Formats: sequence, structure tokens, C-alpha cells
Amino acid sequence: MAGFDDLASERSKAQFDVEEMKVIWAGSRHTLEVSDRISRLVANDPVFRKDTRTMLSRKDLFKNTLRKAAHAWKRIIELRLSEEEAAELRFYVDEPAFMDLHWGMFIPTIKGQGTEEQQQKWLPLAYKMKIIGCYAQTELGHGSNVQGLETTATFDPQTDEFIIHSPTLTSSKWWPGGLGKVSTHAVVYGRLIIDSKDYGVNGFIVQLRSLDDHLPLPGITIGDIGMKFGSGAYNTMDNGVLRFDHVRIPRDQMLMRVSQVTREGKLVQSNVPWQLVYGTMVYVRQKIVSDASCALSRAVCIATRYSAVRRQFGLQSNGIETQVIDYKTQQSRLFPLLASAYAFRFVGEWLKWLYMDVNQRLQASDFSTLPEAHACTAGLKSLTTSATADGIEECRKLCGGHGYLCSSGLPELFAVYIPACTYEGDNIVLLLQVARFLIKTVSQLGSGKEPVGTTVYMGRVEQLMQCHCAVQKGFLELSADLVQAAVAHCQLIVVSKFIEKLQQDIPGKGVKGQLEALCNIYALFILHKHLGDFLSTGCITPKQASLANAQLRSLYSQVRPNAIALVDAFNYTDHYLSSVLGRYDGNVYPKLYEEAWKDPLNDSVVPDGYQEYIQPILKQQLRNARL
Ligand SMILES: CCC/C=C/C(=O)SCCNC(=O)CCNC(=O)[C@H](O)C(C)(C)COP(=O)([O-])OP(=O)([O-])OC[C@H]1O[C@@H](n2cnc3c(N)ncnc32)[C@H](O)[C@@H]1OP(=O)([O-])[O-]
Ligand SMILES: Cc1cc2nc3c(=O)[nH]c(=O)nc-3n(C[C@H](O)[C@H](O)[C@H](O)COP(=O)(O)OP(=O)(O)OC[C@H]3O[C@@H](n4cnc5c(N)ncnc54)[C@H](O)[C@@H]3O)c2cc1C
Repeated sequence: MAGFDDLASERSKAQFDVEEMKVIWAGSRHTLEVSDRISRLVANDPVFRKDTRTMLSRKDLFKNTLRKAAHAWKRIIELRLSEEEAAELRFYVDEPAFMDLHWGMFIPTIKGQGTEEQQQKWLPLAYKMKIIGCYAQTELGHGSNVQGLETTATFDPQTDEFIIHSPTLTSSKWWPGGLGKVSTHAVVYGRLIIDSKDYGVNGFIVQLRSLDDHLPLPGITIGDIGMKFGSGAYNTMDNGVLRFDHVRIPRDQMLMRVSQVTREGKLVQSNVPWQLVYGTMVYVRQKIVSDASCALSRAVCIATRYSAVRRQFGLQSNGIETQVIDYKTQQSRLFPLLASAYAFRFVGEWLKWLYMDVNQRLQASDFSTLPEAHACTAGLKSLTTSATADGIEECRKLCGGHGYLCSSGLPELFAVYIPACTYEGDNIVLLLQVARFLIKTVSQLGSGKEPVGTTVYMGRVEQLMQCHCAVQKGFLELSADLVQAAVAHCQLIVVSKFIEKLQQDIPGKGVKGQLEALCNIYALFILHKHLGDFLSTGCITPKQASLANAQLRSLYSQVRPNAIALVDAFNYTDHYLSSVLGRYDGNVYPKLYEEAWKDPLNDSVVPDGYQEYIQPILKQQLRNARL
């Protein structure tokens, strides 16, 4: 039968050791073992089903998310899962929820910005989930411009407290996930005011709801901000609105690793840079890059399997039509995305290392690599999320009409994923940060300060000094071009980290060869996409451009017999993929047919509303009534 046979025969063509590739994708044998075990545990638990998600009302959807989150927590406790296993479990439950913000932002903020005393007080409560926290930074009027936040935290020396207040409508906190209906606490970012003087934005731990009956505490107004893009999708999350009316908190609830306010109301700066107030964003952006490879690989897995099952035109001698994956146009759209998924995986691995390295240096009071870490996390977050969002949509199109069905898994994946281009920093705003960093680096070239790390190549490019002079005349005027320069810089990082990966010891028959092909596809595809820039700047000649294109075509042919095995190496369960088109067994058509009948619209043969709205048209009663 079509599908079963197709994928089985594709798998038999693979020219490399898929099991070893799974290890490379996972990062280590240990990580593969953990993710494999936990993904199956989630897939086999009926509470974690997600096939009806797009059909539920918002209230039912949200309650179901709460049920899953509670069940996940119960399983984590019962099975005594380690921190790593628990994180995998939350990942495979695959439903945005308040837990993401509690574990992903609230706890890391206390760890990164709290003093040791504050960590000792708050972290045990948060780890045991005796309190649930979120990250309340963005306001109705300001998100990108963090220094423009309006919420105030005024020190009252009489009572040794801060008064947290929302002075205007636009100062209402707006967007924080987990805030709307669940969180008991938040890290709230507001302006520190002492003796009428404004000391800029700082973080404060604020209790929002009673731990007895969950009602908001006096002076606090909270709610959900409403439905978001798509059905199901991100609507499982209670993104919230929050207002303060002179809410008092003890002085020791200001996060004081960066600066402290004494009992007398004096501000004391510690030796760490003030930018650490932005530290959680660096951490989360780094994570978002790895997550991009997951989302993109998921879409690519669906589109690749389906492209091998789907047949159109070109009857062969045996009377069977051509698999659409054999069309060169399909390959030229699909394989660069497959290569990107691998590229983002490896650059994500490197970024994780960079982040850990910066953290270790910070502990030892070495702050020298913080600007580079900020530029890399900001730029790579921007590049990978934009490419992934576009890539998921391309995968939907690669699946033709059936890709538009919710049962393909792609519409919901797209709807869940696209806000990643906005949250944790709008992608253009982040590229402007990279551009600033690049200009600063260029401006130091003449001073004898050698560029290091990801900017080391700048020392070799003489024209850069002239660029600097031009840019000094008007950063804002040239910002659209500077954004392109920032993207190019980030692409260079992605390609060079892929090459560095290939220089490592890579065991397994044929594995390295496949990765080399993917790396070359990634690099040549970028070159092909920006051919005009490369030619107009004289970086390559027209002859080299056509050689590059020919090489790209030949690489597609090289990858073709391995395509299914390359997506099998992601080791995704059918539960995680939640796609009829991407099923491991390729049994697409019978299952699509079966799925259709599950739609609530098919509960009755004659639809509700027939008598009121269809029958009168057919019987011409409406027209007669008008005559
Ligand atoms: C799962 C989904 C959950 C979602 C959650 C969210 O969305 S949460 C909400 C997420 N919200 C957002 O993502 C909001 C996005 N907005 C922002 O992050 C900031 O407002 C900004 C960076 C755009 C501007 O900052 P600014 O007005 O302060 O102005 P400036 O540009 O002049 O920078 C001053 C200096 O600081 C440096 N520096 C900056 N950032 C960092 C950093 N992270 N680390 C280290 N350093 C950093 C910068 O390089 C510069 O250094 P220099 O040159 O003086 O040595
Ligand atoms: C699903 C979701 C979850 C979120 N979760 C949280 C959360 O948990 N906690 C939290 O605090 N926040 C959260 N946010 C808020 C998020 O961080 C902000 O929306 C984001 O930082 C973008 O800010 P903004 O909305 O102010 O966009 P804006 O800055 O208003 O962007 C609008 C447009 O202006 C452009 N623009 C802005 N500034 C510049 C500039 N300087 N130069 C050129 N162009 C510019 C942008 O590129 C964009 O095109 C979430 C948002 C979403 C969508």
C-alpha cells in the first residue's frame, strides 16, 4: 500500500548509520536515551493527548492545559524525575503553559539577579512549586524599549518598603505568560525611585494572588489579555494584564545582585555591570535558538515524509506516479530547510556553551565577554526564529492542500511558533543591537584592540574602516542596511559553527558525509539567496556563482536517497509530531479519511441550523417572504 511501502523502501536506501545520527542530533548518547524514554512516556499517557486541541473552546482548552500541567507535575514527583528529565517531559507535553515561564524565566531571574540570601529564600519555594511565578516586564505602551517602562517602585523609608504603582493605562503590564490566571508571584520590572530621583529599571518580586484562595491581593487588578492568533496554538497560555494601585512590598524583594537599596534609602552599586538586569533575556534568547531547530525539524520531518508518500503526475512504466520528493523544485525548497534544521541545532549547541562560559566568567568577575554574548544571542535568536517561522509556512505549502488541514499539524505549529519572532525581543530591534555591536567593534579596529571571538574576521577586512566613517554620519539613516549586515554576520556564525562541528570526531558509517553535504547545502543556499549582494560587492564572480548553483543541485541529488533517514534521526514520536502527514508509518490516506469523520461537524449528517437557514433558501421561503 502507498505510504507503508514508500517509507520502508526510502529507509532501506539510507547510506548512513541512522542510530549514530540520532546521537549527533541529541547531543550525546545520554541525552538521546533520556529524550527517547521521556517522549515515549508522554506519548503513551492518555492525559497528554492533543488531537482535539484545535476544536476546544478557549475555556475548555485552558482547563485542559491546567489538567495536563498538574498531571505532568504529579508524574515528575511520582517518578522522581531529575531536572533534565522533567524539562524533557514538559517539552514533549508540547503545550505552551504557565510552567514555561515559571521554570524558564521566573526561576532563572531569581538565580541571575537575586543575592544569595534572596535565592535561599525564594528558590526552594519555586522549585517545589509552592509559589508559581512569571516575568512581568512588557507594558501596554512599551515592550521593545525597556528603559521606557513606566511602572514605578518608590522607596518609602518610613516603612522600609517599595510602593509598586501603575501611574497610567499604558503602564499596565501586558503580555506576561502565566500572569493572567495562574501565577501567584511575578518578577516585576519598574523604575526605582528614591527620594524623587529616578534610578532606572530594576526587578522586584511581587506577590500577586493569595496562596489561600487565589484571589488578587489588595491593589492588584489582573486578567487575561484575550484570544491570540490561530485555534488551539498559543491560547493555552494565559498572557495577562496587571495593574498596581500603590502595592507595598518589603525592601528585600528588590532583586539586589546588581544594585542594592539600603535601609537608609541609599543606592549602592555592586561590581557587576548594570546590564545584568537584562540577563534573563540573554538566557532565554539562547534557549530559543535550540528551540528553533526543534520547531523547524518538526515541520521538515512532516514535509519530507509526506513528500515521499505523495505522488503526482509522471506515470512510470510500472503505472505509478512520481513521488513529489523527486521533483527538483520540491528538493530545492525542502532540502535547504532540512540543512537549516541541522545548522540551527549545532549553532544552538555552541550558543549554550557560550552562555555557560559567560556565566562562569561572571562568577569570577570577568565581564569581558558579556557584550559578545548579548550580540550573539540577540542576533541568532532573530535569524533562527525568522527562518523557522518562514520555514514552517514553506513546509505547509510543500504539503499542498492537505498541509492546510489542522490534522497535518502544520497550522498549529505555525501559529504557536510565529510569536517567537516578537517575544524576547522583536527580531529587527535585536538585529539593530547586533549592528551597534559590530559598529563598536569596527570603531576600535584602528586603536590596536584586536577583534576576538565571532568578530575576529573583521581584523582582516580593510574596507571596514571606511564603513565605520560612513556609519558614524548616521546610524539611523543606514539602519535598514545595517540590519542586513547584522544578518550576514549571524549567517557567518551559523556556517562557521557547522564547519567546526564537522571538525569534531563523528563516528558512524556515512554520518560525517551526510553532515558535510548538509553544511554545504546550507552555505551554498545562503549564497544563492543573496547572489546579488555577493556579485555586486565583487565577493564572487559570475562564473563562481554558476558553479555554486551547479554544486547545489548535485548536493540535492546526494541527499535525496537519505532524506527520510535524515528526518528519522530527529527521533520524534508520532505524538510529538501530531501530524497525519508526517506519520512514521506513512499511512497517510486512510488516517486522513478517518480523521475527517472525527470533526464535530460530522456528529450529525444534517447540520444544526439546517431548518433555520438552509431549508428556507432551498424552499425559497426567504424570497417569498420578501416578495
Ligand atoms: C517563551 C516566551 C516568553 C516571552 C517572554 C518575553 O518576551 S519577556 C520580554 C522580553 N523583552 C525584550 O526582549 C525587550 C527588548 N528590548 C531590549 O532588550 C532593550 O530595550 C534594548 C536592548 C533593545 C535596548 O536597551 P537600552 O534601552 O538599555 O539601550 P542600549 O541599546 O543603548 O543598550 C545599553 C547597553 O546595554 C547593552 N545591552 C542591551 N541588552 C543587553 C543584554 N541583554 N545583555 C547584556 N547587555 C545588553 C547594550 O549592548 C548597550 O551596551 P553599551 O553599548 O552601552 O556597552
Ligand atoms: C506570545 C507572546 C508572549 C510574551 N510573553 C511575555 C512575557 O512573558 N513577559 C513579558 O514581559 N513580555 C512578554 N511578551 C512581550 C514581548 O516581549 C514584546 O511584545 C516584544 O518585546 C516586542 O515589543 P513590542 O510589543 O513593544 O513591539 P514594538 O516595539 O511596539 O514593535 C512594533 C514595530 O516597531 C518596530 N520597532 C520598535 N522599535 C524600533 C526601533 N528602535 N527601530 C526600528 N524599529 C523598531 C518593530 O520592529 C516592530 O516592527 C510576549 C509577547 C508575545 C507576543
